[in-house]
Amino acid sequence: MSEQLLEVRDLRVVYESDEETVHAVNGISFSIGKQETLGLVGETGAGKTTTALSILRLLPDRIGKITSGSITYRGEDLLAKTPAQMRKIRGESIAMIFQDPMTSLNPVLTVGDQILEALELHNDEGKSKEELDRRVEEMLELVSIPAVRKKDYPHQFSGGMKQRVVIAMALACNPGLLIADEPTTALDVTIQAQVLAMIGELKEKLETSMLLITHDLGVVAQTCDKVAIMYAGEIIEYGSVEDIFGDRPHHPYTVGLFGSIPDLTVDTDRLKPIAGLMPDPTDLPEGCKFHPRCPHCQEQCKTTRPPVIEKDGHLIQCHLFAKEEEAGV
Ligand SMILES: Nc1ncnc2c1ncn2[C@@H]1O[C@H](COP(=O)(O)OP(=O)(O)OP(=O)(O)O)[C@@H](O)[C@H]1O
Ligand code: NI
Repeated sequence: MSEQLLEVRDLRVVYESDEETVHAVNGISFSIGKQETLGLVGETGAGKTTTALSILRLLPDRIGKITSGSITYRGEDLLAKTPAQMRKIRGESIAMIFQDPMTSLNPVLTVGDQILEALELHNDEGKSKEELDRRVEEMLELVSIPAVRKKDYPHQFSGGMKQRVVIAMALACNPGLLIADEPTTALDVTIQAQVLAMIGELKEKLETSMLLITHDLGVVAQTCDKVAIMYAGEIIEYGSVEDIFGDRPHHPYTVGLFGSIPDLTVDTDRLKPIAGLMPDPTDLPEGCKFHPRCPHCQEQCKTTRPPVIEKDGHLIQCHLFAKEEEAGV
């Protein structure tokens, strides 16, 4: 078995208030290998961000709860860590880039001081101020920002440059895993490609693994090794980019998502809308959660959660495929 960096097993997460319980993540399992990029795709509300926040233990206090499952990073149980241990892990081992760069940037500090702060917080080797300063300049140059601009404030940068500063901050401590949640959605279309290309290059250079959350199938095809398709808090299909974009059979939801199955050589569109709505996460349907929208829905789909069927590492959670397997297709 290849060594996995991150392993998530049967994770379940709810948001609980006095009025209602939102079932945001409903038993998902996946792993990310060293230097691998996993794309997490799905419509709004599928539970992608909740998954990311669970790994970092950043779910909202009191409301967000992990109700079962396990998350291990380099073999260590993240759910057993104290808040102080988690802060260390977030600074040194697992970094996150959010959609809006201003979530991560402090408007009253120069960008140089912010990168320096990230470095100082985890300066276990006791590097000198000069060494840290050099590292700040190095990080800025790594994201193609001239080192002299370390004295500038976030508002003096364009959106794309701000996100590059955030990338520099996230990578400053050389994390093993980078979680990027829609890292380019807030940017101009022309800048999006540049920023993504930069993330891809840096991740190769620094040998970082990545969990990339996106709505954009074109981005997935270009950036990811593996893809997990999420629907109503479940991973309904998982495989290599070739599995997902190739002309193998797919989950009916994936088929809907792609409109028609595109191939890797053709420019892919953003997700196509599927008829019907995502189910209410406070009152999820029995059986397959996609059944109310599925063109192939049968009786058992309404009552029984489908098994996960695997073919050469390509996983599909659907009764259609279970039937095929029984019939020996
Ligand atoms: N703080 C919260 N309190 C209650 N419900 C929440 C909270 N945060 C998210 N949810 C709900 O949990 C479900 C999953 O949300 P999540 O943000 O994980 O989805 P997502 O796949 O990241 O969507 P998007 O593509 O819009 O970012 C949704 O139904 C959402 O409304
Ligand atoms: Ni999200």
